[in-house]
Amino acid sequence: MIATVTLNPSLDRTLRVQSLERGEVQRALYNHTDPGGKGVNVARALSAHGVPVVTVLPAGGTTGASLVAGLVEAGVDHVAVPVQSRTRANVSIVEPDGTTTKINEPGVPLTSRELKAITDAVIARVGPGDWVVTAGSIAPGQDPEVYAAIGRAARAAGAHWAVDTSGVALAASLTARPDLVKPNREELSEVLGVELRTLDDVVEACDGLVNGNGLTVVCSLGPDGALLVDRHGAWHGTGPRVQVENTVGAGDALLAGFLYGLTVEGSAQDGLRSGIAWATAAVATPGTGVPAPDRVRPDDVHITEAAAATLTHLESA
Ligand SMILES: Nc1ncnc2c1ncn2[C@@H]1O[C@H](COP(=O)(O)OP(=O)(O)OP(=O)(O)O)[C@@H](O)[C@H]1O
Ligand SMILES: O=P(O)(O)OC[C@@]1(O)O[C@H](CO)[C@@H](O)[C@@H]1O
Repeated sequence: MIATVTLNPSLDRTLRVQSLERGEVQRALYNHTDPGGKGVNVARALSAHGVPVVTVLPAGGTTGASLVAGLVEAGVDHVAVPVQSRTRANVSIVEPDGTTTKINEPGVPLTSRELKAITDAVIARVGPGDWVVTAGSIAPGQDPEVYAAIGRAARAAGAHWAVDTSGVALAASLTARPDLVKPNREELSEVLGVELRTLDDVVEACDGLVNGNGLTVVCSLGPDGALLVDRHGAWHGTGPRVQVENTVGAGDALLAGFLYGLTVEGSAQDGLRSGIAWATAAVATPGTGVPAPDRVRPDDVHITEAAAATLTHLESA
Protein backbone atom coordinates (compact mmCIF):
# COMPACT_ATOMS: atom_id res chain seq x y z
CA MET A 1 0.00 0.00 0.00
CA ILE A 2 1.13 3.54 -0.76
CA ALA A 3 -0.48 6.42 1.15
CA THR A 4 0.03 9.97 -0.11
CA VAL A 5 -0.55 13.07 1.98
CA THR A 6 -1.02 16.59 0.60
CA LEU A 7 -1.41 19.26 3.27
CA ASN A 8 -2.12 22.07 0.76
CA PRO A 9 -4.00 20.46 -2.16
CA SER A 10 -5.70 22.42 -4.91
CA LEU A 11 -8.38 22.32 -7.50
CA ASP A 12 -6.28 22.80 -10.65
CA ARG A 13 -7.78 24.90 -13.43
CA THR A 14 -6.02 24.82 -16.83
CA LEU A 15 -6.78 27.46 -19.48
CA ARG A 16 -5.29 27.27 -22.97
CA VAL A 17 -4.78 30.55 -24.86
CA GLN A 18 -3.33 31.30 -28.28
CA SER A 19 -0.65 33.46 -26.69
CA LEU A 20 -0.51 35.05 -23.25
CA GLU A 21 -0.77 38.86 -23.42
CA ARG A 22 -0.24 40.74 -20.15
CA GLY A 23 -2.91 43.32 -19.39
CA GLU A 24 -5.33 42.10 -22.11
CA VAL A 25 -8.74 40.41 -21.92
CA GLN A 26 -8.29 37.05 -23.58
CA ARG A 27 -10.63 34.21 -24.50
CA ALA A 28 -9.60 30.73 -23.45
CA LEU A 29 -9.56 28.11 -26.24
CA TYR A 30 -10.01 25.29 -23.77
CA ASN A 31 -10.43 24.83 -20.06
CA HIS A 32 -10.08 21.85 -17.82
CA THR A 33 -10.38 21.18 -14.08
CA ASP A 34 -8.44 18.45 -12.25
CA PRO A 35 -7.97 17.36 -8.66
CA GLY A 36 -4.51 18.69 -7.81
CA GLY A 37 -1.72 18.98 -5.31
CA LYS A 38 1.41 16.87 -5.52
CA GLY A 39 0.37 13.91 -3.34
CA VAL A 40 -3.05 13.85 -5.00
CA ASN A 41 -1.38 13.64 -8.42
CA VAL A 42 0.97 10.85 -7.29
CA ALA A 43 -2.08 8.88 -6.13
CA ARG A 44 -4.04 9.58 -9.33
CA ALA A 45 -1.13 8.23 -11.41
CA LEU A 46 -0.60 5.12 -9.26
CA SER A 47 -4.33 4.41 -9.15
CA ALA A 48 -4.56 4.65 -12.96
CA HIS A 49 -1.89 1.92 -13.09
CA GLY A 50 -3.77 -0.35 -10.67
CA VAL A 51 -1.38 0.16 -7.72
CA PRO A 52 -3.06 0.02 -4.26
CA VAL A 53 -2.95 3.64 -3.07
CA VAL A 54 -4.90 5.97 -0.82
CA THR A 55 -4.61 9.74 -0.83
CA VAL A 56 -5.22 11.72 2.36
CA LEU A 57 -6.01 15.41 2.14
CA PRO A 58 -7.80 18.28 3.84
CA ALA A 59 -10.88 19.48 1.92
CA GLY A 60 -12.94 22.60 2.57
CA GLY A 61 -15.48 24.77 0.77
CA THR A 62 -16.85 24.30 -2.74
CA THR A 63 -13.35 23.90 -4.21
CA GLY A 64 -12.65 21.09 -1.76
CA ALA A 65 -15.96 19.45 -2.68
CA SER A 66 -15.12 19.67 -6.42
CA LEU A 67 -11.65 18.22 -5.81
CA VAL A 68 -13.15 15.28 -3.90
CA ALA A 69 -15.79 14.78 -6.61
CA GLY A 70 -12.94 14.51 -9.15
CA LEU A 71 -11.28 11.80 -7.05
CA VAL A 72 -14.57 9.90 -6.78
CA GLU A 73 -15.08 10.17 -10.55
CA ALA A 74 -11.54 8.85 -11.20
CA GLY A 75 -12.03 6.02 -8.68
CA VAL A 76 -9.09 7.14 -6.50
CA ASP A 77 -9.29 5.80 -2.93
CA HIS A 78 -9.13 8.82 -0.62
CA VAL A 79 -9.67 10.14 2.88
CA ALA A 80 -10.82 13.77 2.73
CA VAL A 81 -10.59 15.35 6.18
CA PRO A 82 -13.14 18.19 6.44
CA VAL A 83 -11.43 21.51 7.31
CA GLN A 84 -12.64 25.04 8.05
CA SER A 85 -10.69 26.79 5.30
CA ARG A 86 -11.55 26.66 1.61
CA THR A 87 -9.25 24.43 -0.49
CA ARG A 88 -7.17 26.61 -2.81
CA ALA A 89 -7.65 26.77 -6.59
CA ASN A 90 -4.49 27.04 -8.73
CA VAL A 91 -4.49 28.22 -12.32
CA SER A 92 -2.26 27.19 -15.25
CA ILE A 93 -2.28 29.17 -18.49
CA VAL A 94 -0.90 27.08 -21.34
CA GLU A 95 0.23 28.32 -24.78
CA PRO A 96 0.37 26.10 -27.88
CA ASP A 97 4.15 25.51 -27.61
CA GLY A 98 3.63 24.12 -24.08
CA THR A 99 4.80 27.31 -22.29
CA THR A 100 2.94 27.27 -18.99
CA THR A 101 2.31 30.17 -16.63
CA LYS A 102 1.13 28.93 -13.25
CA ILE A 103 -0.43 30.91 -10.43
CA ASN A 104 -0.74 29.06 -7.12
CA GLU A 105 -2.73 30.39 -4.18
CA PRO A 106 -0.84 30.32 -0.87
CA GLY A 107 -3.43 28.25 1.00
CA VAL A 108 -4.43 28.54 4.66
CA PRO A 109 -2.64 26.78 7.56
CA LEU A 110 -4.38 23.74 9.05
CA THR A 111 -5.30 23.70 12.75
CA SER A 112 -3.60 21.21 15.05
CA ARG A 113 -6.87 19.26 15.31
CA GLU A 114 -7.09 19.04 11.49
CA LEU A 115 -3.45 17.95 11.28
CA LYS A 116 -4.01 15.25 13.87
CA ALA A 117 -7.01 13.90 11.95
CA ILE A 118 -4.88 13.77 8.78
CA THR A 119 -1.95 12.05 10.51
CA ASP A 120 -4.28 9.53 12.19
CA ALA A 121 -5.92 8.74 8.84
CA VAL A 122 -2.52 8.06 7.24
CA ILE A 123 -1.21 5.90 10.05
CA ALA A 124 -4.46 3.89 10.13
CA ARG A 125 -3.84 2.87 6.51
CA VAL A 126 -0.15 1.84 6.55
CA GLY A 127 1.98 -0.88 8.11
CA PRO A 128 5.45 -2.38 7.78
CA GLY A 129 6.87 -2.19 4.25
CA ASP A 130 4.28 0.30 2.98
CA TRP A 131 5.17 3.77 1.70
CA VAL A 132 3.96 7.16 2.88
CA VAL A 133 4.49 10.04 0.46
CA THR A 134 4.25 13.57 1.90
CA ALA A 135 4.09 16.06 -0.93
CA GLY A 136 3.48 19.66 -1.93
CA SER A 137 3.86 23.03 -0.27
CA ILE A 138 2.63 24.00 3.15
CA ALA A 139 0.58 27.17 3.66
CA PRO A 140 2.41 30.28 4.93
CA GLY A 141 2.40 30.20 8.72
CA GLN A 142 2.17 26.41 8.93
CA ASP A 143 4.87 24.83 11.11
CA PRO A 144 7.65 23.67 8.70
CA GLU A 145 7.95 20.46 10.76
CA VAL A 146 4.50 19.13 9.71
CA TYR A 147 5.71 16.73 7.02
CA ALA A 148 8.63 15.63 9.20
CA ALA A 149 6.14 14.78 11.98
CA ILE A 150 4.03 12.66 9.61
CA GLY A 151 7.21 11.04 8.25
CA ARG A 152 8.37 10.12 11.76
CA ALA A 153 4.96 8.63 12.57
CA ALA A 154 5.07 6.63 9.32
CA ARG A 155 8.54 5.31 10.13
CA ALA A 156 7.38 4.38 13.65
CA ALA A 157 4.61 2.33 11.99
CA GLY A 158 7.26 0.47 9.95
CA ALA A 159 6.52 2.28 6.66
CA HIS A 160 9.02 3.92 4.32
CA TRP A 161 8.76 7.68 3.87
CA ALA A 162 9.16 9.67 0.66
CA VAL A 163 9.02 13.46 0.54
CA ASP A 164 8.51 15.96 -2.28
CA THR A 165 8.25 19.47 -0.93
CA SER A 166 10.20 22.70 -1.03
CA GLY A 167 11.75 25.48 1.07
CA VAL A 168 11.57 25.26 4.84
CA ALA A 169 9.37 22.13 4.79
CA LEU A 170 12.01 20.36 2.66
CA ALA A 171 14.82 21.49 4.98
CA ALA A 172 12.90 20.25 8.04
CA SER A 173 12.08 16.96 6.28
CA LEU A 174 15.72 16.32 5.38
CA THR A 175 16.77 16.57 9.02
CA ALA A 176 14.15 13.88 9.83
CA ARG A 177 15.88 11.41 7.44
CA PRO A 178 13.33 10.35 4.81
CA ASP A 179 14.00 7.18 2.77
CA LEU A 180 13.43 8.99 -0.52
CA VAL A 181 13.42 12.63 -1.58
CA LYS A 182 12.32 14.03 -4.96
CA PRO A 183 13.40 17.63 -5.41
CA ASN A 184 13.66 19.40 -8.74
CA ARG A 185 16.93 21.19 -9.49
CA GLU A 186 15.73 24.58 -8.19
CA GLU A 187 14.40 23.08 -4.94
CA LEU A 188 17.68 21.22 -4.37
CA SER A 189 19.70 24.34 -5.12
CA GLU A 190 17.58 26.42 -2.73
CA VAL A 191 17.67 23.97 0.17
CA LEU A 192 21.45 23.44 -0.08
CA GLY A 193 22.24 27.08 -0.90
CA VAL A 194 24.41 26.17 -3.92
CA GLU A 195 24.19 26.86 -7.65
CA LEU A 196 23.65 23.77 -9.80
CA ARG A 197 24.62 24.46 -13.41
CA THR A 198 25.91 21.13 -14.70
CA LEU A 199 24.84 17.54 -14.22
CA ASP A 200 28.07 17.08 -12.29
CA ASP A 201 26.97 19.81 -9.85
CA VAL A 202 23.65 18.01 -9.30
CA VAL A 203 25.33 14.61 -8.82
CA GLU A 204 27.66 16.13 -6.23
CA ALA A 205 24.78 17.81 -4.38
CA CYS A 206 22.72 14.59 -4.34
CA ASP A 207 25.78 12.62 -3.25
CA GLY A 208 26.14 14.92 -0.26
CA LEU A 209 22.56 14.12 0.81
CA VAL A 210 23.02 10.38 0.26
CA ASN A 211 26.30 10.21 2.18
CA GLY A 212 25.02 12.28 5.08
CA ASN A 213 21.69 10.45 5.46
CA GLY A 214 21.71 7.14 3.54
CA LEU A 215 18.63 8.16 1.59
CA THR A 216 17.75 7.83 -2.10
CA VAL A 217 17.50 11.03 -4.15
CA VAL A 218 15.56 11.35 -7.40
CA CYS A 219 16.23 14.84 -8.77
CA SER A 220 14.05 15.96 -11.67
CA LEU A 221 15.68 18.13 -14.32
CA GLY A 222 12.76 19.17 -16.55
CA PRO A 223 13.65 18.57 -20.22
CA ASP A 224 17.04 17.21 -19.08
CA GLY A 225 15.39 14.12 -17.55
CA ALA A 226 16.13 12.95 -14.02
CA LEU A 227 18.96 11.76 -11.84
CA LEU A 228 18.91 8.87 -9.36
CA VAL A 229 21.55 8.83 -6.64
CA ASP A 230 21.66 6.23 -3.89
CA ARG A 231 24.26 4.29 -1.87
CA HIS A 232 25.04 2.16 -4.94
CA GLY A 233 25.76 4.91 -7.47
CA ALA A 234 24.32 7.61 -9.70
CA TRP A 235 22.29 7.25 -12.92
CA HIS A 236 20.95 9.82 -15.34
CA GLY A 237 17.91 9.08 -17.48
CA THR A 238 16.17 10.88 -20.32
CA GLY A 239 12.93 10.17 -22.13
CA PRO A 240 12.19 10.38 -25.85
CA ARG A 241 11.35 13.82 -27.31
CA VAL A 242 7.61 14.40 -27.26
CA GLN A 243 5.21 17.20 -28.14
CA VAL A 244 4.94 19.01 -24.79
CA GLU A 245 1.30 19.74 -23.89
CA ASN A 246 1.58 20.65 -20.21
CA THR A 247 4.41 20.05 -17.74
CA VAL A 248 2.27 20.58 -14.61
CA GLY A 249 2.39 17.40 -12.53
CA ALA A 250 5.32 15.91 -14.46
CA GLY A 251 7.36 15.71 -11.26
CA ASP A 252 4.47 13.91 -9.56
CA ALA A 253 4.26 11.40 -12.43
CA LEU A 254 8.02 10.89 -12.08
CA LEU A 255 7.69 10.12 -8.37
CA ALA A 256 4.67 7.85 -8.91
CA GLY A 257 6.47 5.95 -11.68
CA PHE A 258 9.59 5.70 -9.54
CA LEU A 259 7.61 4.13 -6.67
CA TYR A 260 5.93 1.78 -9.16
CA GLY A 261 9.31 0.61 -10.53
CA LEU A 262 10.80 0.29 -7.06
CA THR A 263 7.92 -1.55 -5.41
CA VAL A 264 6.40 -3.55 -8.30
CA GLU A 265 9.45 -4.21 -10.50
CA GLY A 266 12.00 -4.32 -7.69
CA SER A 267 14.91 -1.87 -8.06
CA ALA A 268 15.67 1.83 -7.92
CA GLN A 269 16.94 1.72 -11.51
CA ASP A 270 13.61 0.19 -12.59
CA GLY A 271 12.10 3.11 -10.69
CA LEU A 272 14.13 5.66 -12.66
CA ARG A 273 13.12 4.04 -15.95
CA SER A 274 9.41 3.87 -15.21
CA GLY A 275 9.47 7.27 -13.50
CA ILE A 276 10.82 8.97 -16.61
CA ALA A 277 8.45 6.99 -18.84
CA TRP A 278 5.46 8.10 -16.74
CA ALA A 279 6.69 11.73 -16.63
CA THR A 280 7.23 11.78 -20.40
CA ALA A 281 3.67 10.52 -20.94
CA ALA A 282 2.41 13.14 -18.46
CA VAL A 283 4.01 16.11 -20.27
CA ALA A 284 2.38 14.91 -23.50
CA THR A 285 -1.05 14.97 -21.78
CA PRO A 286 -3.20 18.13 -21.41
CA GLY A 287 -4.19 19.42 -17.94
CA THR A 288 -2.53 18.18 -14.75
CA GLY A 289 -1.70 15.05 -16.63
CA VAL A 290 -2.00 11.54 -15.32
CA PRO A 291 0.06 9.25 -17.57
CA ALA A 292 -2.29 6.76 -19.20
CA PRO A 293 -0.85 3.21 -19.02
CA ASP A 294 -1.13 2.78 -22.81
CA ARG A 295 1.04 5.91 -23.40
CA VAL A 296 3.91 4.86 -21.13
CA ARG A 297 7.04 3.61 -23.00
CA PRO A 298 9.76 2.47 -20.55
CA ASP A 299 11.80 0.91 -23.39
CA ASP A 300 12.30 4.38 -24.90
CA VAL A 301 14.01 5.72 -21.75
CA HIS A 302 17.79 6.05 -22.00
CA ILE A 303 19.79 5.53 -18.79
CA THR A 304 23.53 5.99 -18.28
CA GLU A 305 25.75 5.88 -15.22
CA ALA A 306 26.06 9.51 -14.23
CA ALA A 307 29.85 9.19 -14.03
CA ALA A 308 29.86 8.74 -17.81
CA ALA A 309 27.54 11.69 -18.35
CA THR A 310 29.19 14.22 -16.06
CA LEU A 311 29.88 17.85 -16.93
CA THR A 312 26.95 17.95 -19.33
CA HIS A 313 25.57 21.48 -19.30
CA LEU A 314 21.90 21.30 -18.41
CA GLU A 315 19.65 22.53 -21.22
CA SER A 316 17.37 24.14 -18.66
CA ALA A 317 20.19 25.89 -16.69
N1 LIG B 1 9.86 19.83 -21.45
C1 LIG B 1 9.96 18.54 -21.13
N2 LIG B 1 10.16 17.62 -22.11
C2 LIG B 1 10.25 16.30 -21.82
N3 LIG B 1 10.16 15.80 -20.57
C3 LIG B 1 9.96 16.66 -19.57
C4 LIG B 1 9.84 18.07 -19.78
N4 LIG B 1 9.63 18.67 -18.59
C5 LIG B 1 9.61 17.68 -17.67
N5 LIG B 1 9.81 16.48 -18.25
C6 LIG B 1 9.85 15.16 -17.57
O1 LIG B 1 9.15 15.29 -16.35
C7 LIG B 1 10.02 15.06 -15.23
C8 LIG B 1 9.67 16.00 -14.10
O2 LIG B 1 9.79 17.34 -14.57
P1 LIG B 1 10.21 18.57 -13.67
O3 LIG B 1 11.65 18.54 -13.41
O4 LIG B 1 9.65 19.76 -14.37
O5 LIG B 1 9.43 18.25 -12.32
P2 LIG B 1 8.84 19.23 -11.21
O6 LIG B 1 9.53 20.56 -11.27
O7 LIG B 1 8.86 18.50 -9.94
O8 LIG B 1 7.35 19.37 -11.76
P3 LIG B 1 5.95 19.67 -11.02
O9 LIG B 1 6.26 20.41 -9.74
O10 LIG B 1 5.16 20.49 -11.99
O11 LIG B 1 5.31 18.34 -10.80
C9 LIG B 1 11.43 15.24 -15.77
O12 LIG B 1 12.33 14.47 -14.99
C10 LIG B 1 11.28 14.74 -17.21
O13 LIG B 1 11.34 13.32 -17.25
O1 LIG C 1 2.01 25.01 -4.44
P1 LIG C 1 2.62 23.62 -4.46
O2 LIG C 1 2.00 22.73 -3.41
O3 LIG C 1 4.11 23.61 -4.45
O4 LIG C 1 2.24 22.98 -5.86
C1 LIG C 1 0.89 22.75 -6.18
C2 LIG C 1 0.81 22.28 -7.61
O5 LIG C 1 1.35 23.24 -8.51
O6 LIG C 1 1.57 21.09 -7.73
C3 LIG C 1 0.92 20.19 -8.61
C4 LIG C 1 1.85 19.85 -9.73
O7 LIG C 1 3.01 19.25 -9.25
C5 LIG C 1 -0.36 20.85 -9.04
O8 LIG C 1 -1.40 19.91 -9.10
C6 LIG C 1 -0.62 21.91 -8.01
O9 LIG C 1 -1.37 22.99 -8.47
